[in-house]
Amino acid sequence: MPTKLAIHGAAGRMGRRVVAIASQDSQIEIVAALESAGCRLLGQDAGVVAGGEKLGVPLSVVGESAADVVIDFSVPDAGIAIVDHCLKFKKPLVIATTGFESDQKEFIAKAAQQIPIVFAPSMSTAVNLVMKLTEIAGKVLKDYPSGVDVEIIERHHRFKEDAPSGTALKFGEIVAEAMELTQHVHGREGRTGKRTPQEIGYHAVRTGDNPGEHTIVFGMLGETIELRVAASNRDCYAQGAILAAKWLVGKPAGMYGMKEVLGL
Ligand SMILES: NC(=O)C1=CN([C@@H]2O[C@H](COP(=O)(O)OP(=O)(O)OC[C@H]3O[C@@H](n4cnc5c(N)ncnc54)[C@H](O)[C@@H]3O)[C@@H](O)[C@H]2O)C=CC1
Ligand SMILES: O=C(O)C1=N[C@H](C(=O)O)C[C@H](O)C1
Repeated sequence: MPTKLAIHGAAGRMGRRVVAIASQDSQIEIVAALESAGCRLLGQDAGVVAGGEKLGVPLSVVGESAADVVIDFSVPDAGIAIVDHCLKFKKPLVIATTGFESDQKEFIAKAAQQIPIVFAPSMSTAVNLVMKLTEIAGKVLKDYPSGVDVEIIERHHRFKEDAPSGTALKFGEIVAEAMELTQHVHGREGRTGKRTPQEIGYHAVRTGDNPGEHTIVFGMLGETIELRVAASNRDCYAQGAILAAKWLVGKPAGMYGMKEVLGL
């Protein structure tokens, strides 16, 4: 039996790619394509909106559905609303949306005591592998004699609404833990004084249609390491979210990441 999937934020840049890829997957049946009450495409066929064939699934607002699992690529407030919905109907949920406030993250963590949730700022296999490499690099370089300056540079399209990216923040968490660093510095301007060894620097570049690029710089005296991962389109995220959705069905309540989904 195919996994019955609902996609929340289905008319967005990511939602459309999830619809397009899931509709070609014999293990998936799209049963709901959910959008905001203000979406001007409500009622239109989700497959057609995604640039493909008619699926017989109209874009609709959230309501009861036959879904086995939900994928969310929307905005933080809508993400919280879909968590509420999944709690009510006991549905597994893949949260790919970024930019949540800390109280919203706490709410998601509490919800995961009742339903299974995959919550990850990047669904990409390549990005999650580079997270693993970053952890290794951080641990190896922690006590490097000349000191190591870590800076995280992310580049995204001009439409992105949160900065730094959820992925950059996750890279920062990994570095902070591996290297026991405590200061997070977002951009620099003016007479900032010398860089302190405790800093992790973040730089968010917004240009054109860039689907996402992250570079973790480990700068020593005499040599530099850069770990860079770049998407050429959004399909890596859509494919990862679909993989996570299939993996999540039947799992016990809990908070999972792509680390668990990918077995990293
Ligand atoms: N975890 C990952 O791998 C990735 C995460 N993202 C994140 O996913 C989110 C969406 O990204 P995009 O698709 O580029 O944005 P987008 O703006 O193109 O799409 C968001 C969609 O959510 C819809 N929406 C807004 N309010 C809603 C509501 N109340 N109910 C249902 N739908 C609602 C919008 O109408 C829109 O269609 C962002 O937070 C982004 O950072 C994006 C790419 C990869
Ligand atoms: O908004 C995007 O596009 C992306 N957002 C995610 C993030 O904030 O990390 C993931 C990816 O980089 C694309």
